[in-house]
This record gives sequence, structure tokens and C-alpha cells, in this order.
Amino acid sequence: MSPRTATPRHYLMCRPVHFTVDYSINPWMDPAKPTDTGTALAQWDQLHALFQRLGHTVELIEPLPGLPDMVFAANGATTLDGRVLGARFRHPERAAEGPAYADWFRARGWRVKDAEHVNEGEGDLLVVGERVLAGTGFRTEAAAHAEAREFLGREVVPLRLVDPRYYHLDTALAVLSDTEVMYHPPAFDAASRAVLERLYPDALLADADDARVFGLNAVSDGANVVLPEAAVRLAERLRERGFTPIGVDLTELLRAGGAVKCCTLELRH
Ligand SMILES: CN(C)C(=N)NCCC[C@H](N)C(=O)O
Repeated sequence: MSPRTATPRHYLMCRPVHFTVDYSINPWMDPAKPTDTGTALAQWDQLHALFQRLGHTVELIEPLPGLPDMVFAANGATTLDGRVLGARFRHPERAAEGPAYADWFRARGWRVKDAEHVNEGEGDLLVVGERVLAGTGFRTEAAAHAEAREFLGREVVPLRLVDPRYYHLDTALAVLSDTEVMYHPPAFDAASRAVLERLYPDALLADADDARVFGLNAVSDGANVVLPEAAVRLAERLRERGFTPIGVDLTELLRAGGAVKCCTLELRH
């Protein structure tokens, strides 16, 4: 097997200074269970430091009070070829995050389009080489897929999610390289599974145990795959395919329904 090559990436992250779970918009969130912001910060700091050790550039956006989910930067936008499709959130609790992320990009000279339809950024719009895989079913509207196609100028492949635990595409599918993905088939409807089988016949399929610990909420640079450390089988299978899996502990953030990928928005110039 030829060695995998990592390419340095540019990420945007948001420190979980205001992290808590005080509302519930996905099955992982239980406001009755207290969270520990200090633990969330310590776990996030480890992820941030790891990306830097791997040679990636990480920008930070100022966390805003009253937006506890802002740590999930991947939901803040979708970037491609220097263009930014702004996010428009389904739930009012997160609505103010869209303009906050759009302002960050505008202040740095990026071309930003304000979204007309609900789309939750890279939570549901995943760039795989020349195409964009687009989730719908729980958050991002199908109409947003056409908007993304027009603005980003790429083929957009709609995929329907059917299990509320996997409410964003990036909880059920991870991009490993420009041509490879891994996913959990039961998270998708039959038509979408057929599309994935046709496009990625050799995809790595994650079982229920690895999906449940958010093993698919992973970030790959083409060689290193950063994923929740509890996804042990998935890590083993990534190693068999020549990747270097790196497990991290983000269990405190999982209490809001997010992990590695959720915290990481890729900036594509
Ligand atoms: C993969 N990404 C970006 C995510 N899955 N994001 C986590 C969002 C969590 C938040 N409580 C929510 O329910 O929106």
C-alpha cells in the first residue's frame, strides 16, 4: 500500500468558553444533566494543540455569550475556492451564530453569500474532491442543496438522514481523502445508501458502536484521521487502510451532540 500524504490544512475553531447544555435540539442534549465548562475547555485545548502539532493552521473566532453551541464551528459556514456560503440555522437557539461567523469572514475579505435556505454549514455540506455531499432530513433543507450548487459551482449529491441521533451528515459520514469516505449505512435512507454504494464502492463502513461514540465525526488531512478515542474498531480499520488514526477525548462536547469534526471548519481558499 502506498504511503498516505498529509496536506496542511487551514481551520477555524471556537473555544468553548460559554459551553453548556441549557436547551435540547438533538437527542444527545439533556439540560437536566450538568456540564463542566472547564472539562470542555481542556478537551478542546487538546484538539487545538493536536491540529497545530500536525502542522495545520488554526484561526480562532471569538466565542459569544449566550451561544453555547458556537464551539461547533463546522456549522458556521461552508468554504470552497475562497467563497463562503453562510449558515442559516434551523433552531432559533443557534440563529445568531450565522451572522457571527459571516462577519468573521467578511472582516477578513472573504466573499460571503448569506443563505436563503436553512443550511448548517459543514455539518451537512461535505466537500469530497470535486463534489459536495449534502445531508438533509433533520437540519439543512433540500432547497439549500440547489443554493449550494449554484454558489459553490460543484456537483451536489443529496443524501437523506433518517436516524435523529445522526442529525447532521458529518455525524454519519466522514471524508478521508478526495476520493474516500467512511459512513454508517443505517443513518441513511435506502436511496441514499444506494448512491453512496455507487459513488464509493470501497468505503469503510462503520458499525453501530463506532457510530454511537461519534467515530464518524472525524477530521482527515489525507493521512492523519483525528477521531473520538472510543471509536476503537474504526481506528483499527483506518490503520489497515494506511491512515494514522489519532484518538481524542471530547466526551464533554458530545453531551451537546458534537465531536472532532463539529469543532473544525475547514477554510478552503
Ligand atoms: C457535525 N457538526 C458540526 C455537528 N454535528 N455539530 C454539532 C452541533 C451540536 C448542536 N448542539 C446542535 O444540535 O446543533
